[in-house]
Amino acid sequence: MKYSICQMEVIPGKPDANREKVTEWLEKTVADENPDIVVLPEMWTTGYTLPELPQYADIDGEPTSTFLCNLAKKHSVNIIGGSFANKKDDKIYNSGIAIDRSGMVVYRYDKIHLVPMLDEPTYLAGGENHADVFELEGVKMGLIICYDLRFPELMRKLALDGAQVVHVVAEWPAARKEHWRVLQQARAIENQMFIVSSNSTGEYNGVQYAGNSMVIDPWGTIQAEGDGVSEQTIHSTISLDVTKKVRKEVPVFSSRVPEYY
Ligand SMILES: NC(=O)CCC(=O)C(=O)O
Repeated sequence: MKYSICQMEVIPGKPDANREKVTEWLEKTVADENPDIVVLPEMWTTGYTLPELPQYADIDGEPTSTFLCNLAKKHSVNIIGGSFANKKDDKIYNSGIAIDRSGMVVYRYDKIHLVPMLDEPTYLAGGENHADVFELEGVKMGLIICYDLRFPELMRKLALDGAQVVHVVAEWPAARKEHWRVLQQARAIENQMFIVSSNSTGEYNGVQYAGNSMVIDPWGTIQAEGDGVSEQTIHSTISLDVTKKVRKEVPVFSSRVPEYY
């Protein structure tokens, strides 16, 4: 499966301009690379313009969901649509979405863990949903959002449910870049799965974002990585045979003794 990751510099508080940017990016990426799956970062329609989100947020997933479905269908490409601010019943959620190449939504997820360091709990509501696996191209996958990465029990749940790839969509600050890199490698190694992440770059309100979007294999090897400063596209092809090989060599799942912990 061939991935193209959008390491995007989000234009703060300009959803239409960001959707236009994604339209142009996808057109070029599909023409140049013809990927099977593309990945967008967290909160890519607005950035972390939290106090202004009541003005900029989608309502019940629109218009961003339909926008992404149309793009997926037009280009026949699977889209891990990052996340966007989304108003539902007067609360605003940080909502992720995955869409298949026919333009059907296969997964929606509201970020469960809100990040205190960016003041998210003041402005957003935490998702009251279960993180589940979904399928694209016949492969079981997961999608988590940024701060969720710090909760290993969430990723383990997805692994136990059969996920072979987990996507991490993020606006992770450069101040904690080493946590971003090491935690992704740890999650890949302990769960023997691929991690594919899209992080934004650029700066807003005094926060610099880390970039360093990554593709990590189930052995923990970094297959591809963006730099820490520029908007760019990261391409990488993953082979799921690696998962079988790693799980045979180090049979973590059959060694678990969950009744003791
Ligand atoms: N957008 C986020 O969830 C950032 C998470 C973060 O800054 C951290 O975990 O550190």
